[in-house]
Amino acid sequence: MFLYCGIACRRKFFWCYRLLSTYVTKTRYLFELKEDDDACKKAQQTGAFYLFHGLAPLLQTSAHQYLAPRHSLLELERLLGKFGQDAQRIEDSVLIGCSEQQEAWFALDLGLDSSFSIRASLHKPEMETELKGSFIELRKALFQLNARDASLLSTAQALLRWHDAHQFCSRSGQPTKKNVAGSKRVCPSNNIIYYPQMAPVVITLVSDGTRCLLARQSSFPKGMYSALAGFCDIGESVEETIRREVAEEVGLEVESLQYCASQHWPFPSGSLMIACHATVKPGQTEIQVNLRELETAAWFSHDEVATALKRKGPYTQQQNGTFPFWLPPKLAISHQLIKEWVEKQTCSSLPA
Ligand SMILES: NC(=O)C1=CN([C@@H]2O[C@H](COP(=O)(O)OP(=O)(O)OC[C@H]3O[C@@H](n4cnc5c(N)ncnc54)[C@H](OP(=O)(O)O)[C@@H]3O)[C@@H](O)[C@H]2O)C=CC1
Ligand SMILES: [Mg+2]
Repeated sequence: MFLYCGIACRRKFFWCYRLLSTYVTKTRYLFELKEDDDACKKAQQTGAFYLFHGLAPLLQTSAHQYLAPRHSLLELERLLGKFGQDAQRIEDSVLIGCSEQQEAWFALDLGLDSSFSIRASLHKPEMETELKGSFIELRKALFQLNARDASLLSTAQALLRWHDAHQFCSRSGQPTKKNVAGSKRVCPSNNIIYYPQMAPVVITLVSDGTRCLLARQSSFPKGMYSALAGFCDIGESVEETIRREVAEEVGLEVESLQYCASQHWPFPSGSLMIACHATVKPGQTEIQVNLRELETAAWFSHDEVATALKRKGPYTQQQNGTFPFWLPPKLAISHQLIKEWVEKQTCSSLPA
């Protein structure tokens, strides 16, 4: 038994080591590309490009899923040539990752005004025909992508949006220049460096011990409820934001909280979602919904939430005119937070 465990542990260690080694190699490679413009330009020669138009990614449909095609530099140059564009436009691309074999992946938006192009925005329908795909709003496509493409396209969109919005130095008013990877922009007149930013957002699943609190904003799809979310204010810690948001939105006071996980979220313009579980003071569970922020909020039992987690779309209107109660899909961190709460409740209700 001891020997078996020893071998198993060593195997596990060896496996972890191999994983870590690939990860470290990839990370160091990406670091080099961000730091060294020449290395990054070289990586474009053998790299692959994800294409966007007005921040909407190019997607192809395959059996209820979207696929994000990649194009080589040669294909991209041919495409730009066909549409009368200068290959210099490729300088607008941003590095978003790489494969385990160190094929660098870039994203390029052909629909935003380019610093290099006279005919700025390429004609969308013609390009869609040429590329055998469609430029689809990321919000509509995100949940029909596999996890890797969803993550890459979210990063790409947030980074492309940031570059588009930071073309000028806020101090000198002069045009800023991006490095080849797109990990920063510099103002040539005063050397101020601008780095891409994201807004920290907390997302909190409040529980009173047996029930959890879910809410709706009027902008949510009909029937969908989620955990409470809110942007961090300047000067706040994550704990302070959670306490404030819960008080502001549902009029309750948080007693304790526990970190769960985090996720990059591309909406509205690149957020870091920090997910936590929270409990409220016993006996103080009366909800007072802030109607400026939420449409409604309510306590839900373990069984109601567990059933909703298993429910599959489409969530169409029922005969009585209402919509079924459903929860955000797997890719959203709120789903993970709610699922974790259900699992914890299930475990704690099992006999010891
Ligand atoms: N991934 C997931 O599972 C989930 C993600 N979310 C995301 O969490 C985010 C925050 O949730 P929400 O409840 O809307 O937040 P808040 O409760 O903080 O309310 C949103 C309002 O805050 C103001 N605001 C303050 N700072 C910012 C900022 N940096 N960027 C944009 N608006 C700001 C805006 O007001 P004004 O318009 O008046 O200026 C906005 O309408 C949303 O972007 C949402 O997409 C939410 C739930 C689940
Ligand atoms: Mg909110």
